[in-house]
Amino acid sequence: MFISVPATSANLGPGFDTLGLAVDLRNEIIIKPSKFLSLSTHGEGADNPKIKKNSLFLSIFNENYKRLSGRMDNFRFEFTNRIPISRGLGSSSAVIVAALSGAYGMAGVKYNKREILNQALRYEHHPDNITPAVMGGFNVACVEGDRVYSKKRRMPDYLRAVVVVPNRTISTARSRTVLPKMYRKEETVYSLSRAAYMTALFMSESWDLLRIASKDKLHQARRMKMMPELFDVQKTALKHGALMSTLSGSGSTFFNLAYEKDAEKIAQSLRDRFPQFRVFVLALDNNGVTTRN
Ligand SMILES: Nc1ncnc2c1ncn2[C@@H]1O[C@H](COP(=O)(O)OP(=O)(O)O)[C@@H](O)[C@H]1O
Ligand SMILES: N[C@@H](CCOP(=O)(O)O)C(=O)O
Repeated sequence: MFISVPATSANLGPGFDTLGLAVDLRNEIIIKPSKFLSLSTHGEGADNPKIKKNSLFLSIFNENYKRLSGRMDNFRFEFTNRIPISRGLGSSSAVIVAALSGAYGMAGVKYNKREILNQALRYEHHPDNITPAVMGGFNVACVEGDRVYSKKRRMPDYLRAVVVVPNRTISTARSRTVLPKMYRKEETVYSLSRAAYMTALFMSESWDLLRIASKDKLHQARRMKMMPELFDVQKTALKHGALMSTLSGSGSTFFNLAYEKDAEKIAQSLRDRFPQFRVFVLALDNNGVTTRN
C-alpha cells in the first residue's frame, strides 16, 4: 500500500484552530506485509533516533489496525519524509492521517475521507491541520462533539506558497502554552472578524485584500517573539509582493501566499536576506491524502 499526505499551513493568521490549507510537499509511506516489523526512514528526521522509531505513526496504525481487523500483524514500513518536523507545516497531522489511512487500507476496511478526518480528531484536537491534510485545498473547520464540520475550496494553480523554514523547531504543544488563557473583547473581535473575512475572500478567490484579512491579535505576535527574526521575514515578503504573510501553524515556518509570477522573486529576496533558512516555492495541494494498493 502506498500513502501520500501533504504538508499543511494552519491558522493563516487570524484563523486560529480553524483555517488551513494544503501545500504540495508530501510525506510518502509504503506498507508491505512482513514476517517481522521493519522500518526505514529517508529524508526529514532520518538521522533522529526518536523520529526513526516512528512511535506516533506505529501507535496509531497498530491501535486502529487491531480495531478494524481484530488482528495484530507485522509489516514493513518505508517512510519518505519531505515535511520538516516541528516547523509549523503539520508534520504531526501528516503522520496521524497517514497512519489512519494505512490502518484502514491494510485491514481491508472501506472508508471515506470524512471517517479518516473524524478519527484523526481523536489524536489532534484542533482541526486546522488534519482537515486540509485529509481533504486538500483551503478549509474552514470547526468541531462539535467528536466530529469535524468543514468546508473545502480548491485553490487555483496560479497561486504559490513561498514557505520560509527556519533552522529552529517550535513544538506545537509548547507553543500553545505561551498563549494567554483569556483575551480582551477587542482582540477577539479583531481576529474573529478577519478570520470570517479571510474565509469569504478565499471562497470567492478575491486575493488582493488578504493583507487586511490576514492580521491577527490572538497568537501570532506572541509566538513570533520566540524567534524575532520572523518579523523581518514577514516584512521582507510583503515588501516584495506577497499577498499575505503569516506564521505557519505554531511556527517556526512562515507562510507567504503569492501569484505564481511573483513567487520566485519573493523567494529569492528571502533567500538573500535569510541564507540560514530554507525557502521553498510550492504549488497548493487540492488532493489531500491519497492512497493506492
Ligand atoms: N515524519 C515523522 N515521523 C515520525 N514522527 C513525526 C514525524 N513528523 C512529526 N512527527 C511527530 O510529531 C512531532 C511534531 O509535532 P508538532 O510539534 O505538532 O510539529 P508540526 O508543527 O510539524 O506539526 C514530532 O516531535 C514527532 O513526535
Ligand atoms: N492551530 C494550531 C496549529 C498548529 O499547527 P502546526 O503545523 O504547528 O502543528 C496552533 O496554532 O497551535
